[in-house]
Amino acid sequence: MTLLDVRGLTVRTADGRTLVDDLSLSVAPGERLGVIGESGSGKSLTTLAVLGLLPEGMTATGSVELGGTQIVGASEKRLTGVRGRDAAIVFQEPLTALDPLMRVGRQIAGPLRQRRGLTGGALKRAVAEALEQVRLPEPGRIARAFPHEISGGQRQRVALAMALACEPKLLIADEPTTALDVSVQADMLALIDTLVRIREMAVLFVSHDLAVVAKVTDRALVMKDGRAVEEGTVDEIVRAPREEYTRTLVASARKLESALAPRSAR
Ligand SMILES: Nc1ncnc2c1ncn2[C@@H]1O[C@H](COP(=O)(O)OP(=O)(O)OP(=O)(O)O)[C@@H](O)[C@H]1O
Repeated sequence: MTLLDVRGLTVRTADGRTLVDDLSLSVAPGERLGVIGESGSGKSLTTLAVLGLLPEGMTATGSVELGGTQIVGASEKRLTGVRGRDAAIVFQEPLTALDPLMRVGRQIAGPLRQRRGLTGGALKRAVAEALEQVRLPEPGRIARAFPHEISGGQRQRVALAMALACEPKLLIADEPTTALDVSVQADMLALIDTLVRIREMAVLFVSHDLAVVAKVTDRALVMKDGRAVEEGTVDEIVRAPREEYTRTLVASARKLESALAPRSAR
């Protein structure tokens, strides 16, 4: 059975430009797929199309089946039922998901109340648990804070807690560590890795960085100019890239690794 089945997805702008072109991919329950490609290759639009969240004026054609629901052409009501339950997303910039004027605890309480029907003391406990789970210190203080009162790394953990609150079957992570300080990137990746493993969730992990994708997923799809150019295990892609473009990605990841190696050895 497939959890996410994308067939011939094409995303166009109102003036007819094709930004994602005939893309197909699938993710089985519990499976992890990485999507890599340079900036502008259509990775983010693909993830937005999966949740029916494309920007105003853009249209999707083809088929996106998520947990058995056809997303392309679905009503907003239908989409609300799917978002959070079947798939939830963590964006590159945590403030995208957070309301700057609402305390963190209330923001996490929202999906917990809606999806799991929790209220009162049970809701309060669930909020604290959600914050503890993403290893935030002093969950009580964080719950009372506004997003600007906590660090960027802590905000991304809060965004992750919100995405996980409804226990989705698929976690979509779109460059979740790119906006973070290098020092906290590895911790965030390890946290995602652990939490999805415990919950047996599937992951669609988007990054321009092959080295980052390799830390979280076993299989990857390479995108260029809105198209899938190659797909395989991360191992195959690194050892024997078939396409010239993939070779360039692998070479630049290697260059970065070797540039960093002497420093990490210090
Ligand atoms: N709202 C929009 N209106 C018009 N064009 C857009 C819009 N959003 C994205 N695009 C264009 O669509 C193409 C794909 O963008 P997308 O954000 O999916 O790329 P990406 O691979 O995720 O890149 P990045 O890593 O920089 O986010 C790019 O050429 C981008 O300029």
